[in-house]
Amino acid sequence: MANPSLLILAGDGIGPEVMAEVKKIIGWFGAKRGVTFDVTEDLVGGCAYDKHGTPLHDDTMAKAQEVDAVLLGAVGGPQYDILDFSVKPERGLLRLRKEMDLYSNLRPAQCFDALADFSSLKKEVVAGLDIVIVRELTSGVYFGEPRGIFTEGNERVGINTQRYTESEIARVARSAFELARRRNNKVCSMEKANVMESGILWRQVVQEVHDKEYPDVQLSHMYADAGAMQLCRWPKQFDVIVTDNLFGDLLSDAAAMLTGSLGMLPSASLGAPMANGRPKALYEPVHGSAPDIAGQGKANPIACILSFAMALRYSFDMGDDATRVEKAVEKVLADGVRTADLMGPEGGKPVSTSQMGDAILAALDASL
Ligand SMILES: NC(=O)C1=CN([C@@H]2O[C@H](COP(=O)(O)OP(=O)(O)OC[C@H]3O[C@@H](n4cnc5c(N)ncnc54)[C@H](O)[C@@H]3O)[C@@H](O)[C@H]2O)C=CC1
Ligand SMILES: CC(C)CC(=O)C(=O)O
Ligand SMILES: [Mg+2]
Repeated sequence: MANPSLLILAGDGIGPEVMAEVKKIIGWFGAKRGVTFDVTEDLVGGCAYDKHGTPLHDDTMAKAQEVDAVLLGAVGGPQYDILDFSVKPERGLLRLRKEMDLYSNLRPAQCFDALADFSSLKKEVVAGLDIVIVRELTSGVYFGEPRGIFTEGNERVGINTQRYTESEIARVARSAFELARRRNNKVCSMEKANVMESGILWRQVVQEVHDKEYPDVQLSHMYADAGAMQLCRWPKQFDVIVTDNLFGDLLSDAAAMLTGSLGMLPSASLGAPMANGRPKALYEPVHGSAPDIAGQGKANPIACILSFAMALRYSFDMGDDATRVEKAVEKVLADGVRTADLMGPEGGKPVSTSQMGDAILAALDASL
């Protein structure tokens, strides 16, 4: 059987720094577990623009469609602020999501015991937290037409359009219900049905899919602004949250702080099954390119490493090995190994990005 194939798009800023640690772990699986991945690397984002004048070359897009899974670091940076909107680094990532049709973005927020004291929320609020935000990723206001900056009379007007079809809502709702059935069987759907027609449709369709196909799953609805408040007040009331593209982007960054740092949150973006039965898939940390710390060896690689663990689970049916990686991260944190983003006001000596990766490798070795 052919080796599983991966396309690595490390991207910009801290993307290549955190991805270097994932590459070590991929190498570890070849050396110690006899699982060799066929890895191809390419450019996305600002670095692709620098080389090709576009944030995603057509050849790279074609490769992404062919491989079993894509691993992405991060894109963007202030040096690209002056570029025309159509070639900004972020457009490369959005094109990947859209053309691979990765409609279901799983963003787990799990608070490791060792970090329960570190969150900006009280320990009892976050200890043991384990929730997943399922964010719709290929539609909504990030893609709707019309869009643009136009002139009306003697002033400019910026327009984006929130647009959802019922089939787009139904398919992401199904993925949330399926996930809930494998967890604690609870879904909370978040929208703004009180002020947006797209929110009214969202609520109706989620309820219909539930009633027809998933009546066994406990479903609730919440306005997304109240949901943001409840995420901070008592996040453990949730199991799976399903929401649209924009609200999911905001709520997942907020959820990151329940876990201690944005550097901790992984994600899986999944689409329909391919001919080999694996879903179309891209795995990336929730964070961005962190220009404020890029190039300094300070970035926390855990979000990117946990994204690779999600690839093992969702693309390669290697759930035990995914758990092995997650346990290695847990062990390292329990041993007190911390990158700078995980240091409290009391200080201490943070480890570098590569030292964190090495500590996780050592924990993996110890797991054999
Ligand atoms: N998926 C992607 O590639 C994303 C790209 N971006 C892009 O990244 C650039 C910077 O955006 P920001 O709003 O600053 O968001 P960001 O997520 O890059 O950074 C926000 C804050 O979190 C910190 N941070 C993020 N990841 C970290 C890590 N692994 N370890 C330690 N600290 C970490 C940063 O230092 C910064 O203080 C922009 O160009 C933005 O468009 C933003 C979000 C997602
Ligand atoms: C295209 C990305 C920069 C948008 C974002 O913040 C995200 O998907 O988390
Ligand atoms: Mg975001």
